[in-house]
Amino acid sequence: MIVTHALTKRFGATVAVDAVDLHVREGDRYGFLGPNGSGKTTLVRMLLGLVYATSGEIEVLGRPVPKRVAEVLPQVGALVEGPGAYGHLSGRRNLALFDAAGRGGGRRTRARRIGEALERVGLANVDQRPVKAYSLGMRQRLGLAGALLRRPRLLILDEPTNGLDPQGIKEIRELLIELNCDGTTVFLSSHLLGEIEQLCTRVGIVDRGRLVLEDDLAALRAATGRILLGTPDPAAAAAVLDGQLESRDGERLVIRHDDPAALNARLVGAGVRVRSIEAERRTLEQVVLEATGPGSDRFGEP
Ligand SMILES: Nc1ncnc2c1ncn2[C@@H]1O[C@H](COP(=O)(O)OP(=O)(O)OP(=O)(O)O)[C@@H](O)[C@H]1O
Repeated sequence: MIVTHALTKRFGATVAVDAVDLHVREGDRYGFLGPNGSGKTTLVRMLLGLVYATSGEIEVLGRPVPKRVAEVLPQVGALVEGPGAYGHLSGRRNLALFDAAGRGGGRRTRARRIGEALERVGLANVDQRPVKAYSLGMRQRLGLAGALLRRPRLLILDEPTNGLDPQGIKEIRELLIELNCDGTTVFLSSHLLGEIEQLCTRVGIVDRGRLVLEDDLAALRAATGRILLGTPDPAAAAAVLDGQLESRDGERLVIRHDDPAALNARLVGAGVRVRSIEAERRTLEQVVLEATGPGSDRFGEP
């Protein structure tokens, strides 16, 4: 859906995007994760033909960008730099103006399309209110409604939850998952680890313009080969585990083992009460820290 090869953008001496090879597949919910200033917005703008690359190649929906961007854009919904809207007009009127700029049908078709988009983002009941009375979350959803008007195959969103409260973030997340389940590929940039971890199936980590890692989240979060055990009988458990115990903190034990079910059976068989047992997995934060090294504490700042 999106492929870039050695994509680079320089602003004078600043290398904003540095030889990035991106692979976004159909059906992905792809999180492009990096701290502020790491080049996310610049890359997103290049994907949409809004900024020209210094060097490298871009393909979106199988076509080269910017050369054939005019064929690509009708199939792409985009939200870049926050939603722009006229405050004195209603949400519906704003969408109508936005829709009028594109091709596609008579008055009735357009009205239906706008209605469906408002419905989809949960604004159908407030669509007559002027946008200046909208909360930031509602404005962001209106921006998304604009991106959805053409039933895009691909959504490209730059920091779509910027400035939203936890409820607003949750609503956007649920909406994006729903759209993805209906077949839309989602590519979004974010500097928030937690957001990517909860929403995405695939992640690209960018640091100072370079893509330092790209993989499926499930693969990155593979089991570590350790098991976390909670038990009210830690001493008895330690005796059974003989040599496999890695650490012990009160009633919580870390054990070198990769099969929680087998370990559970052994402990219970030996009369050890098991309160909780699970395979340990790396968090996305650990993955990021390993991939970026020192300086990556800039990740996850609000
Ligand atoms: N038009 C421009 N002219 C000069 N430098 C620019 C321009 N746009 C971006 N930059 C620089 O390129 C680098 C990457 O910026 P970019 O906005 O792409 O990062 P970002 O990851 O999107 O950050 P943020 O989340 O803060 O928007 C920064 O050092 C920025 O100062």
